[in-house]
Amino acid sequence: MKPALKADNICWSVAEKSILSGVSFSLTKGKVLGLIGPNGAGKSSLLRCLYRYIRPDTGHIQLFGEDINRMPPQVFARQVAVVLQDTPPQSELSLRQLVATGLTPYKRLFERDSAEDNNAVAAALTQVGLSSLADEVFRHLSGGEKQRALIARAIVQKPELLLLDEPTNHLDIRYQIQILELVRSLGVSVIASIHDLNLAAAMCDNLLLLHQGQVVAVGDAAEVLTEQRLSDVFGVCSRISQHPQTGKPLIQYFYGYSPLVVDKVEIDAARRDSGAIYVAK
Ligand SMILES: Nc1ncnc2c1ncn2[C@@H]1O[C@H](COP(=O)(O)OP(=O)(O)OP(=O)(O)O)[C@@H](O)[C@H]1O
Repeated sequence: MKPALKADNICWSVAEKSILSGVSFSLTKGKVLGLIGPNGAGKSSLLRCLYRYIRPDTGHIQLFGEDINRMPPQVFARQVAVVLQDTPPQSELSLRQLVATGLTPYKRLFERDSAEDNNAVAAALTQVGLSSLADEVFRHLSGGEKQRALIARAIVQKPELLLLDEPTNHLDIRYQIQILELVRSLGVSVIASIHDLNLAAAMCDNLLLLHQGQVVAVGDAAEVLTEQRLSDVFGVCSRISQHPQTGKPLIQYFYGYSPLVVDKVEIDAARRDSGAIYVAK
């Protein structure tokens, strides 16, 4: 079976500064891939390549075997939904109207929404827990409500591939979990950049770790998240155990020192005496 998405040797530079370099990976249909990495690693840039906002200097991206840059815009828009960190420009649209814009790729010019369309919008609003706010003006919603509204818009778009740039950014912990569970339950292929590594480990089938524009590791959470990598890439010292429910990696961070200047003996001592705070030498 062809992968849902295949990226091959993606490179992108700006003013001779390399932002993405030799990025290759593939996504199996129906799976959730978490994009992780420190600030500035290139996560948003990679997503922008995937939704055709930027065109890489080299490399190929295929959606179900088809080069995305050869796909007509409407075909691409039906297959790929995008939820970004920045909400759309301020508008006077109601929440219901904003969610209905997800149907645009299926509409002819000036075609009106059908009863079926209205039902799809209402169902999506229920799925994200916003039915009671359907007639509110979108720009009056809180950051978290806006984020959930944008996910509802993506749901009505019925995409094959859902791309999310920090979808949990504005959400409280309940909605972080709920929205990612919802995204998983849609059964579509998903790529989401996520900063919270424990959340990414718990909610994604696979993780892709980017650092300085390059893929450092890709695979399941246990393969990708090692104490050494978290030290090398994020510059933090941690202890990784198993989540009691999911069996996925569960990271505990140590505070107050840099792993670069603490020697091995002290890190081991920290492990024996968890909860103690160690200060950089
Ligand atoms: N259009 C651009 N022009 C110049 N530099 C850019 C451009 N887009 C991204 N960059 C640079 O590329 C690097 C990667 O940025 P990107 O936003 O992709 O990282 P990120 O991993 O999403 O970061 P964060 O976690 O902070 O959101 C950064 O150094 C950024 O300044």
